[in-house]
Amino acid sequence: MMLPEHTGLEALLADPSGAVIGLDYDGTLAPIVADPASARIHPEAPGVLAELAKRVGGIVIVTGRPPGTALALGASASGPSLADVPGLVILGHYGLERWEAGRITAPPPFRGLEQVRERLPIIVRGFGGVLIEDKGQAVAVHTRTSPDPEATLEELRGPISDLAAETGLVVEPGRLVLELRPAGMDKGRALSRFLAERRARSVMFAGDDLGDLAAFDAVVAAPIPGVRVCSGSAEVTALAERADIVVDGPAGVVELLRAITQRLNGS
Ligand SMILES: O=P(O)(O)OC[C@H]1O[C@H](O[C@H]2O[C@H](CO)[C@@H](O)[C@H](O)[C@H]2O)[C@H](O)[C@@H](O)[C@@H]1O
Repeated sequence: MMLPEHTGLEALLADPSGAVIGLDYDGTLAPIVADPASARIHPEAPGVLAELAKRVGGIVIVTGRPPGTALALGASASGPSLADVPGLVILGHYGLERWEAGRITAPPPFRGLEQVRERLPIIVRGFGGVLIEDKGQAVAVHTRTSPDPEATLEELRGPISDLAAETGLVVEPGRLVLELRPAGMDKGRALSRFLAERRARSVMFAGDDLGDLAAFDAVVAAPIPGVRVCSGSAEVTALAERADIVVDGPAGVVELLRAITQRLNGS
């Protein structure tokens, strides 16, 4: 792949030890599938990330998933796993939980979630094919496997917003999903803090979904060169409109990361 021309990318390539590479998980490192529990990482991603990690200042996955789930889905029996990527940090639950060097740090679960667990099954009753994903610090309602995913999502939006208001949670919309999660953290704040912590001199962030827009904002707001990469899909177009580089889904992200690694290795 020919690397696209972009000033943020050029800054990253010129000074890789100061670069932070931020990546979303679902839709960016892993292809979208019907069952969230089966969203395995692109098979070549861990190997490419392991090579890239040797050259850059830091690699961070910023995801709505719990870090433990991202690690499990990023495991491979035949090659490197996500956990093998040197120095990798995973900021899960939009930055609420952190995995690093084999340890997870997490706040206690928000109390309003108990009520959500009781009420959600009642709200979705009657909507065929809807899936509730309990993630510990958040609960997501998926409509991808319902007969009319878009219409079901729209019908559920009001009742789920009401439940969020009653329980002190916020609604995080995504690709055929509405998630109830605690307020106060988002991918933008998580990424900004990580950039400050690492004293980053450049940043790249790749994402595919609405929750990644906050990280795009953080790239723009950071006082360092940055590049926003969209893992393109027909499902969400808002990111492509704001991206500096658009690639073709997780395979395109892996291709871009590989091309960056090759350039840094002079190969
Ligand atoms: O921040 P991310 O890593 O992108 O996580 C966002 C949500 O991703 C997952 O749902 C999405 O991927 C599923 C598997 O491909 C797909 O079935 C679903 O339709 C997508 O919305 C995950 O299940 C959620 O918990 C994450 O919040």
